[in-house]
Amino acid sequence: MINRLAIIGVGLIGGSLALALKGKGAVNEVVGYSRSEDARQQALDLGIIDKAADSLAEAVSGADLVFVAVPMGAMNSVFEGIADYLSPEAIITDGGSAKAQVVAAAKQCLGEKFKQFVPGHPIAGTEKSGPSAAFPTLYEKHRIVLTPVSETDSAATAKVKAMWQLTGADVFEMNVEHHDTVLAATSHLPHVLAFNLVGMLAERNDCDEVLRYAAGGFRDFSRIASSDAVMWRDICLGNQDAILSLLEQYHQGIKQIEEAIRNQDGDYLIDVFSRAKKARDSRFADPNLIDNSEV
Ligand SMILES: NC(=O)c1ccc[n+]([C@@H]2O[C@H](COP(=O)([O-])OP(=O)(O)OC[C@H]3O[C@@H](n4cnc5c(N)ncnc54)[C@H](O)[C@@H]3O)[C@@H](O)[C@H]2O)c1
Ligand SMILES: O=C(O)C(=O)CC1(C(=O)O)C=CC(O)C=C1
Repeated sequence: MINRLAIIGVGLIGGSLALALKGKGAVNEVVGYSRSEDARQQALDLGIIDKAADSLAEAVSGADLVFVAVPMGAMNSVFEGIADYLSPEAIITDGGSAKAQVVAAAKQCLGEKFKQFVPGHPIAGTEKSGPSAAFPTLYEKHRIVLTPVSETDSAATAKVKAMWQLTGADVFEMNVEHHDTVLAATSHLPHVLAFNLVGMLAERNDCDEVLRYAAGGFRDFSRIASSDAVMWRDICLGNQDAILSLLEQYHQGIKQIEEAIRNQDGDYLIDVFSRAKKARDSRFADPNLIDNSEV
């Protein structure tokens, strides 16, 4: 049971956690803070938070659990702004999409309290953002990854794990580097590709004509290009090495496909496409598999 939950960044991720925990009766009071006054008011109006704080200090005062869900580039300033106002026993966790940069910021800013910081990442989301995008079932049957480091207090990790389990999520632990490598492949790279493709088409003079004939394939591939630009800028800059290494591999693969098309090398294309189909079909074949709802 959480007595006072502070949500810093009451958007899709922070708002959905608040709604899920409220729905389970797991929290007495939710206090929210977002930099934008509009977001704070919306979160209040939508019943996501019980109280809107006017400052980071006010938001975390007396909170036993603090969830930081701002774009990754804003994490450092949030940690700096809350460090001196946290209760001694407060547990701090976050929802940032890449972990090394967030852990470094928390270590630098939280001092003694760093041991009560449990880095986390809900592998769930949508292309929408802001308080109005939040919904209580977002985390149900989704994975949450916690990346505690050597300094992290195990009791704090257990409490954060229990909190996420209440939302209906499955909680996993992995190390920071592994998390950032894996998520670069399945989340960060696909977003970069989608932004690039849709951005490229948007530049064309005949963009309207081209998009008029877009159907399911384009809609599926391009949905994530509707995601928030600030959030994705911060993820790309914050997980630079893993994303650059994948982009290099991707360039090589595309060059080989380009060569095969130029040379009418159908065997090569069959080989690449059928290996990809097999990998995807087997990954998502089990109807009970977590995350299949999104396929
Ligand atoms: N959107 C997704 O699918 C998704 C999934 C998993 C994790 N995440 C991560 O969760 C975090 C939040 O993403 P979101 O989708 O909820 O974003 P969002 O835009 O919906 O919400 C972010 C909120 O943070 C506030 N904010 C921005 N800068 C701030 C600052 N300096 N101080 C205080 N508040 C500030 C904004 O006003 C907004 O209310 C990001 O770190 C993102 O990488 C997102
Ligand atoms: O479903 C989506 O729209 C998402 O982008 C969610 C998604 C992803 O799957 O890549 C995006 C960012 C995250 O940090 C976690 C999940």
